[in-house]
Amino acid sequence: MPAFKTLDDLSNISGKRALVRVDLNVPVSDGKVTDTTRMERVAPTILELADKGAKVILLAHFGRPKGAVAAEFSLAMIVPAFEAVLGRKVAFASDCIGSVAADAIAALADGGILLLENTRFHKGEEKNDPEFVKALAANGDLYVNDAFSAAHRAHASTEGLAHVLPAYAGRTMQAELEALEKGLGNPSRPVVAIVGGAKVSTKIDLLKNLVGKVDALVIGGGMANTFLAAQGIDVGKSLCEHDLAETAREILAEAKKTGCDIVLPLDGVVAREFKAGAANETVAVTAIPSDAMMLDVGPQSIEAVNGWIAKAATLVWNGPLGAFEIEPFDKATVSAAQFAATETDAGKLVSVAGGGDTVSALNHAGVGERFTYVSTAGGAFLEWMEGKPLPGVDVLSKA
Ligand SMILES: Nc1ncnc2c1ncn2[C@@H]1O[C@H](COP(=O)(O)OP(=O)(O)O)[C@@H](O)[C@H]1O
Ligand SMILES: O=C(OP(=O)(O)O)[C@H](O)COP(=O)(O)O
Repeated sequence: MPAFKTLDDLSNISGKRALVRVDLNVPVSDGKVTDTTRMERVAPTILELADKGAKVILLAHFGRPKGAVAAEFSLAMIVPAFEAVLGRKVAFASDCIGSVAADAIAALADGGILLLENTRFHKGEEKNDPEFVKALAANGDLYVNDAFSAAHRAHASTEGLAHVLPAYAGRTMQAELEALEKGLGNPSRPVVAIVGGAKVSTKIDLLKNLVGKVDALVIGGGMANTFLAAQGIDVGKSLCEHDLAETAREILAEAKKTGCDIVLPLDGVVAREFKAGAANETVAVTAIPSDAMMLDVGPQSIEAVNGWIAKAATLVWNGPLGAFEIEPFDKATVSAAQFAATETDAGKLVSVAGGGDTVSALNHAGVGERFTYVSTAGGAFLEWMEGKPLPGVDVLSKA
C-alpha cells in the first residue's frame, strides 16, 4: 500500500482553496445522468472538506473532447444530478482556468462547492503541460486527488498538480486502493477476467500483461470484435478497431505461452441499427452479415461465459459484454452479472468489477450490491491488477 498524505493530515483549512480532482465521467443519455455511482463515491471527500470550511473547487473531465470546447462534453449538464447526490448547491464556472474560474472562486463562500468546466477542453490537460498545470494551480492552496478511476492518466489535473501544490489522497482514492488490495492482492485461483466494452485502443495493450496474471480471459463487447477480425472473421459493421489486429494476434500468442485460456464469442446478436428494440437475429460469429453490427454475444457464448464464472474462484470484470444500454442487447451482460452475483452469494466466488459503464451495467442487472467489490475504475483498476504504477497514485506517494 503506497504511503501518502490523506485528509487526516489536513488541519486549519477554513477559507483555503482546495482543488479536488474527481471523476465525473458518468454515463449520460439524452443529457441525463443514468448512473450516479461515481458521484456518490466522491461525495464523502467533498462534504468533509466543505464541512471543514474549505472552498471546494472541483476539477474533472468528461468524455474525450481532445482539447476542443464542445457543448456535448460540458460538465454543466451533470450539475443537477450532482447537487441531488451531495444535497448541496454546486456552483459552475464555464472554464477551469483564467478569469472565469478566478471570478467564480472569488464569489464562493467558505464551505461552498464549485465545479469547473471539463479540463479536457484544454490541450494542456492530456499533455500535462507545465503552463496549464500552473494555470490550474493558481486556483488552489492545496490539491486533493480523489479520482482513482483516472489515476492511470498522467494528466495535468491527475498528476501535474501534485508536483506544485501540497497533495493529498481523497477518501475514495484511499478506499479503492485498500479494497482492491484486500480483494485481489493475493487472489484465489483460478482467476478469470472478463474484458469487454468500447475503449478498445486504450485497453488492448494492458491485455498483454493481464494474460500472464489470469487463468482465463473472456473477451466480449467491441474488444471481442477486434479479436475476431484479427483472426480473419468478417465482423461487418460491428464496433471494431481493425488497425489493432496485429496487437490482438500478439496477445493471443502471449496467452498461449502463459497458458491463459482466451474465450471469444461463438455467436452474436446482430442488428442493423444501434437503437433499443432494433430488429435483430442471432448468428454464429462466422456468419455476421456484412451490413450488420454484433451488439451482444449470443446464447451459446453466454453459456460459455457462465461456465467460466462457475470455474472461477476470483472474477475481475471490466467492460460490458454488449451494448447493455439498449434492450435486448443487454442479455449477456445481465446474465453473466446475475450468475456472478449468485456464485458470490454462495461463497464460491470473489467478484470484483469496475468501470463507469460496467458499474452502470451491474446496477441495470440489479446486482451492484452483491459483488464482493465494485470499483469506480475500469482501465485504472486493470492497470493496478497488471502491477503497473499508476501516475496519479505514484505522485501522491512521492509528494
Ligand atoms: N458489441 C458492442 N458494440 C457497440 N458498443 C458496445 C458493444 N459492447 C459494449 N459496448 C459499449 O461499451 C461501452 C462501455 O465500454 P467502456 O467504456 O470500455 O466500459 P467502462 O466504462 O466500464 O470501462 C458501453 O457504452 C456499451 O454500449
Ligand atoms: O471512465 C473512465 O475510465 P473507464 O472507462 O476505464 O472506467 C475514466 O474517467 C478515464 O477516462 P478516459 O479513459 O477517457 O481517460
